[in-house]
Amino acid sequence: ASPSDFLLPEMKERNPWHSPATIIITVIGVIAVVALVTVIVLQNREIPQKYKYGIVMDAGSSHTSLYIYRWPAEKENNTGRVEEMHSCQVAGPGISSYASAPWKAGESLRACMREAEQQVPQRRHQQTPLYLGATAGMRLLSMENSSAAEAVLRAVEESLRGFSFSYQGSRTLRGQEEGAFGWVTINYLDERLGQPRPPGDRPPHQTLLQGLETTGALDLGGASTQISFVSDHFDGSESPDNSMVFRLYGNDYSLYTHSFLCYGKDQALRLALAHQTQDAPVTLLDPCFHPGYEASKDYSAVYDSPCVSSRRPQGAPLNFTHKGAGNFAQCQKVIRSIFNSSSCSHSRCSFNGVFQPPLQGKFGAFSAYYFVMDFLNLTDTSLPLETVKRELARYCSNSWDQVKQQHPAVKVKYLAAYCFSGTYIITLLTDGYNFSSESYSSIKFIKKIRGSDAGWTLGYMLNLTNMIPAEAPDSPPLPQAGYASLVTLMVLVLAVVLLLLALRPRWPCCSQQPQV
Ligand SMILES: O=P(O)(O)OP(=O)(O)OP(=O)(O)OC[C@H]1O[C@@H](n2cnc3c(O)ncnc32)[C@H](O)[C@@H]1O
Repeated sequence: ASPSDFLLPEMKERNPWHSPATIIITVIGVIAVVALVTVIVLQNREIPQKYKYGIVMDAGSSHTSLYIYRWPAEKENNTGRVEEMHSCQVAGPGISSYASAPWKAGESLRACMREAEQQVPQRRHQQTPLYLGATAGMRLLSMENSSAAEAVLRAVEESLRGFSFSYQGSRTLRGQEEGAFGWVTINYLDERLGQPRPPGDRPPHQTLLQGLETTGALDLGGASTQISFVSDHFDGSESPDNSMVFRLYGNDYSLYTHSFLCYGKDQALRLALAHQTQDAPVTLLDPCFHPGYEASKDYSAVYDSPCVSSRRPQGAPLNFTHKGAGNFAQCQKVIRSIFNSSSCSHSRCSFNGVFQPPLQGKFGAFSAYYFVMDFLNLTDTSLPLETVKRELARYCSNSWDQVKQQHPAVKVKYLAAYCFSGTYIITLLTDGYNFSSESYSSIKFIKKIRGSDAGWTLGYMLNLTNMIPAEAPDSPPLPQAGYASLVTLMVLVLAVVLLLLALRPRWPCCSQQPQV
């Protein structure tokens, strides 16, 4: 027999891969691999997201909209992004139009509320806050007839209480609030408030975005218009009424904001018509309307607003014929006359003696700014201001027949007024707010940001639900950290097991050298 015949059984017995220690280590290794794969699969599988919801109704002067917002249920504490999930346009006019039959205001909201009940999962209804905020239409009604305004809010309240959501109240926002919440909305959606980004959307090693320049907000409604921006030259002392101070995510903001009541585009049109009908004409040739446009207007309807009621001309006939002349330069002249730029008791003003610090940074212009400039194909602010004016002049000079023919699907009440509205926007921005040919390009006409409408409603809800904390959160969220630690631990265990297995043949007990 060869020496190897004697050695083989000995060698087999001493094979390190067959020893109990090796088997135990291998089993631990296999368990670690299985656990690691399970954790990764479980962590990354698509789990149905749980949401919380909030509803805000924007009761504007021209109409009411309902917005449903949602955010991941466990993350409202600073990291879950709130998004608009659904919106509903209430049929009919704004609630302030129901002054003579307030119950109809409540009634008008029901269809959208029923829609909201379908959209929000039923089990969440009772925890879903519902807010209604009214804006300039109700501000005007309060000035005109405060008891009628209260009756409308009561009727609206009664109607909203009848639904299963957690009703939190209906009130008329002050102009400054409307401006400031619009500013919060666009900067929140644009992630410019230094807020932590949701996990997965976060650049590596970054939890906070500090020191970003914020975007100013320009909101053009039907009855009022707001301008809000952060200026290094404004600490509130020169005009405290225009100051809003916030601390958001650990950053302090001193915001300049002003709301011009009566300078929304519908009321501004009344101001322009009032200016042109002071002599009580029977026929008005209006440069802000297309040539060939002709409509009969009641004096009482034009002057039926606190913005113009005191200026109704004595001895005016019942109505007048409103005819278009389609002349941009003349229209601008009329519009300039509704801004008082002659008196300013501050260091600097926008118009009507209102303080305004120097414009600073970029601006987002939304609501009617967007509707109008989008229709006119003029949302591109890299176009020189002169080109924009030339385009407007060309558009205004188009005949009314031609305009109607080119846009058969557009509501006539909007279509008739786009020449006025576009000219008003350009004049408000330049003559009113002092945007120059250069700073015009810092404006972006926007409708939505990341799928959510620009407007005051989201900022209002974030504020009332305390969803924007004053201080930044210190630590990243736990579940992600837990997941990362677990995976790291398992990888470490695996590495140790593999190392032990690799070194196994060198262990004294398992060495293949024949023992002496
Ligand atoms: O903030 P307040 O002043 O109360 O007004 P509102 O809330 O009713 O104002 P919106 O932002 O809803 O609308 C602004 C204006 O734009 C008008 N508008 C809405 N859709 C439009 C469109 O497609 N084209 C032109 N104008 C439009 C609307 O009638 C208003 O006069």
